[in-house]
Amino acid sequence: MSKISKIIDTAVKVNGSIDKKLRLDKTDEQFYENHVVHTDNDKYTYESLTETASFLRKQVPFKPVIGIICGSGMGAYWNQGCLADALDGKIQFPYEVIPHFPRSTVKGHVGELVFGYLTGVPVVCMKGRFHYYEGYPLWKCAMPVRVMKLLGITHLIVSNAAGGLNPNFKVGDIMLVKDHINLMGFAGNNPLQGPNDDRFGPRFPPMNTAYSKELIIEAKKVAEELNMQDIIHEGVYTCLGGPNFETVAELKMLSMLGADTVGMSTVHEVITARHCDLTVFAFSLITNLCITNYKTASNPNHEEVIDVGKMRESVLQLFVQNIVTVIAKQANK
Ligand SMILES: O=P(O)(O)O[C@H]1O[C@H](CO)[C@@H](O)[C@H]1O
Ligand code: HPA
Repeated sequence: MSKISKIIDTAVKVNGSIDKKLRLDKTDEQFYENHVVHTDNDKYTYESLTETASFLRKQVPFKPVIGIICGSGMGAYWNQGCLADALDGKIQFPYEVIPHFPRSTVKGHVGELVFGYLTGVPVVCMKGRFHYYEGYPLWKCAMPVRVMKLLGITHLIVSNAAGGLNPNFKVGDIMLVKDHINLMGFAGNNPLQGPNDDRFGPRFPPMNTAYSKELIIEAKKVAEELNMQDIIHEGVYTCLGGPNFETVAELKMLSMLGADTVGMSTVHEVITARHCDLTVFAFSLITNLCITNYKTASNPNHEEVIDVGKMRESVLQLFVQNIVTVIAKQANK
């Protein structure tokens, strides 16, 4: 007896005659289609993502070892100045030419997957990412992570722009992410929802070691070498669905929960990356301070997020280049 028939049998015992009719009328597949709640992510199968990876592999003569997600804080939204633009021997793929890839919808932003060398290390950069507020489900926002895994990366560097909740943070500071709060997950929304393919990872992956402690230590050393120690912090990131910025009451609540920065990305990418056993390093660029009192009349806005990203462009590029060098050295040990 197949698994599905067993489920039907159990359902019959619990629910009596209504499900009995199902058992008589439906094949396993029909039952699955009609009665198992799923999220459509079963259309992005291991096989279809392998197709995406082979399309890219055929056109790129080297294997990337590190994936880098460049968000709003890393120049994804302006043309030159993104870390991805600084790669040597660049090969660029606009998202719309890549089979099965989502399309970038953020205004003025051409999303691209860019392959190349950073300080001699082969990497692949996402210039721009997919957000839940663009209308994509979380598994779709995070699917490029699986494609990069299939291409051979072992490490993922994730950058984001975020609001600073921790009162010690200043605009332009950098927070190394040591943990996250998956708020959307609390509400039952998770990129790993739906059928699990063990070839990517286990059904129930742990998340208590999501962010590499070793790389955080190394990043602090890099920050000292670059004389950036005064702007570096360590803390907890949380992601909301967006696109609106938060209310005062929401921010007060997030602060009580232990969040140090707030954004609209990263968490689902990191969950997907850890599911397929990638080593993760992530950081937030503090682009604005969260407003946690009713007296402040100013409003957060995307323009200031972009401006602070531009202001920190060269520092962040240097920082990431050095982290890449450290990872490559560790890998060659
Ligand atoms: O997380 P990234 O993509 O860096 O960008 C952050 O900045 C945008 C809001 O200004 C949102 O997309 C938020 O998530
Ligand atoms: N809130 C949510 N997302 C953000 C913020 C913020 O204050 N700043 C940049 N991205």
